[in-house]
Amino acid sequence: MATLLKHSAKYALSGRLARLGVHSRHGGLQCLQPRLLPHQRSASTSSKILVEMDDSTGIAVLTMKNPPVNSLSLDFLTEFSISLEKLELDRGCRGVILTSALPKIFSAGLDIMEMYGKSPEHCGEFWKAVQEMWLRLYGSSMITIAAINGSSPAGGCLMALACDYRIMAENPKYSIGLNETQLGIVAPFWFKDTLVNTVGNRAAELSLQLGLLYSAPDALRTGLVDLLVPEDKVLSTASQTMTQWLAIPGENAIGSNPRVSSS
Ligand SMILES: CCCCCCC/C=C/C(=O)SCCNC(=O)CCNC(=O)[C@H](O)C(C)(C)COP(=O)(O)OP(=O)(O)OC[C@H]1O[C@@H](n2cnc3c(N)ncnc32)[C@H](O)[C@@H]1OP(=O)(O)O
Repeated sequence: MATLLKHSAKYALSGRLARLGVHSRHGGLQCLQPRLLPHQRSASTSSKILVEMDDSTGIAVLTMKNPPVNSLSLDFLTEFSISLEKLELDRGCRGVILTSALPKIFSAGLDIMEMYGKSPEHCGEFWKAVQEMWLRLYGSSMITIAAINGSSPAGGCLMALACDYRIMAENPKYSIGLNETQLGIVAPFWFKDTLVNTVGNRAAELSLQLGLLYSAPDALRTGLVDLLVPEDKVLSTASQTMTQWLAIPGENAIGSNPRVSSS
């Protein structure tokens, strides 16, 4: 199922990219992004996302800045997917660190106001944008690391789960989890599958049925995150970890991932 999910994500994206007339880095095709000389840094910003690319390392930091809580509104999700697509098409970019500009919050998950009193058409568009975000992150051919510098319930947790590695601030006040059940919502199957792939069946059952939000130490114990570090070290540790992953020869860090590998 994990392999199927990842392949579905990649397939859906490759179809979309093909319609745009562009190709992925691994398809050996054209790069539409302007190339910077080595050691140059570039920054691009939309109103809700800041992307800082370091061409000397191939690492981009994608910072969410949608106050007050980085809720995933339609506008935010659209900007997010466009930013990630641009990085995906940039051959110089090999790794993306996802983090938040807001104190204490990584992301509050789906913007509740997008789901309340809206037309079926709007809800359809919104839901498509949620899926697109997940497809882009989970199906990315770059290494993705979530630098979780605050609380991350529900859809915020899904974003982190869609990354290859999760580093969280060790502040016990911060929580993370798929708590949809507590909100009277059933988490969609692909939320569930992404959690199962990370923490295993039994932990996922308990987590989803009870709608658990884990403190940072409990999230580490349960395997929801991979590493806890002091709050002021989250981003630097993510950069160091990314450098280690990118030092793995060829594309083996991606190729050896059971989410991708069919063997
Ligand atoms: C179309 C089909 C849909 C199926 C959906 C299935 C899956 C659903 C996934 C989801 O992600 S649903 C959303 C779940 N998220 C939450 O329930 C998070 C709720 N928020 C919190 O727990 C807390 O706000 C926080 C993130 C821990 C932050 O706490 P803090 O004390 O720092 O701030 P608050 O005072 O609570 O909030 C500030 C401000 O932000 C507004 N807000 C908070 N969360 C959301 C949100 N998810 N969407 C929109 N707005 C949000 C909150 O109302 C406050 O607004 P104001 O009162 O200041 O106007």
